Amino acid sequence: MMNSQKISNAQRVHHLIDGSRSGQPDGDAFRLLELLAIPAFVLDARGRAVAWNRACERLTGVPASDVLGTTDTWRCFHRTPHPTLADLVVQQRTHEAPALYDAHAQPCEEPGHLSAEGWCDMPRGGRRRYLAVDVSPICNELGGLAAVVQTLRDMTEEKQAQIALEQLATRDALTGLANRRCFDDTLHAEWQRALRQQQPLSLLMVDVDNFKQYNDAYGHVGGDDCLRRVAGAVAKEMRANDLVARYGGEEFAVILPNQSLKGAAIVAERMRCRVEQLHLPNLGAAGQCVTISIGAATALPAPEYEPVQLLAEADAALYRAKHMGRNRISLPLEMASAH
Ligand SMILES: Nc1nc2c(ncn2[C@@H]2O[C@H](COP(=O)(O)OP(=O)(O)OP(=O)(O)O)[C@@H](O)[C@H]2O)c(=O)[nH]1
Repeated sequence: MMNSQKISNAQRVHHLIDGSRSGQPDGDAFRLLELLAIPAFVLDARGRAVAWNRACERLTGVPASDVLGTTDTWRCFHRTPHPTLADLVVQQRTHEAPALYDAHAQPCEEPGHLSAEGWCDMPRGGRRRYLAVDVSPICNELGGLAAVVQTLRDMTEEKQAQIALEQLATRDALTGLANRRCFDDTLHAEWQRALRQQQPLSLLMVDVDNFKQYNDAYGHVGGDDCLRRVAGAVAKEMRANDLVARYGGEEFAVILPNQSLKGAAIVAERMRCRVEQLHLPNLGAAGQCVTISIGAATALPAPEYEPVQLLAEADAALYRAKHMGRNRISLPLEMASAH
């Protein structure tokens, strides 16, 4: 949720304009805007840009002379049509803000005062920026809309830091895959979704074979490198909605939403082949190459069934794959074992 200020920058500019003149969207008041370090622009009641300060020129790379008098200020921020927050106020479409911006808030109870955040392409600025914007309407003596002030704050660095922190919280440092916490959260969320949509949910538990011997032969650093390479091979079989996570140690877990057991078995077999084809020698294990064993399970979630049961089934299948000689996939008992 975004930070909702008590008084937004746009309201401060609004008060500045109101205080210097009579609230009319023209005249000396707008010259004050030029002095502001905060990027700001003003649209009149017809959506035409009537002010565009220097800070806004610096932020967007667009000179005021290119914008003033036009009704498409959005072009300074986006490549494809996307109304500015000020446009939404002028066009009485503020209800569309939630769909158009990543975060939005009503900073005060006065109608038309809005804040929002989102990524902007900045076609002439050179690089994408994450902007926080505030709008504040200026009314004429009759209470009608005279103009809308929009101020902008470049929050790109803060946003990037936040994304990096989120990555740290959800990624496994060694392999770059999702970590256990992310796996647990995703399994829960996908389980609820599958329950609502009555779709199957499949799970693969993947374990590197004879990894203790690998570590013994190549040392822990060599073992880490091996884990990274296996993780990369496993992740290559991922589709957009799948999640591959490091479950712990030399074990990985794969969530396959809306995937039947047959489909899961195909994905598992492809993963097994990919790792085998890395041809990473495991001198510790009688000269064999590094391989993986995989246990698969699928559920059609029901209220009386828990995700932990799906995990237990996939785990039991993995145990059987190990027991049957490793480098193979195993399905729940009622299905035939593959490979
Ligand atoms: N290098 C490295 N080794 C790890 C890491 N996490 C766990 N291991 C090692 O993985 C090995 C797992 O050994 P076991 O559980 O006996 O399994 P295994 O030797 O692979 O035998 P099977 O699973 O039965 O094929 C242990 O030696 C752990 O020390 C890690 O992050 N890096």
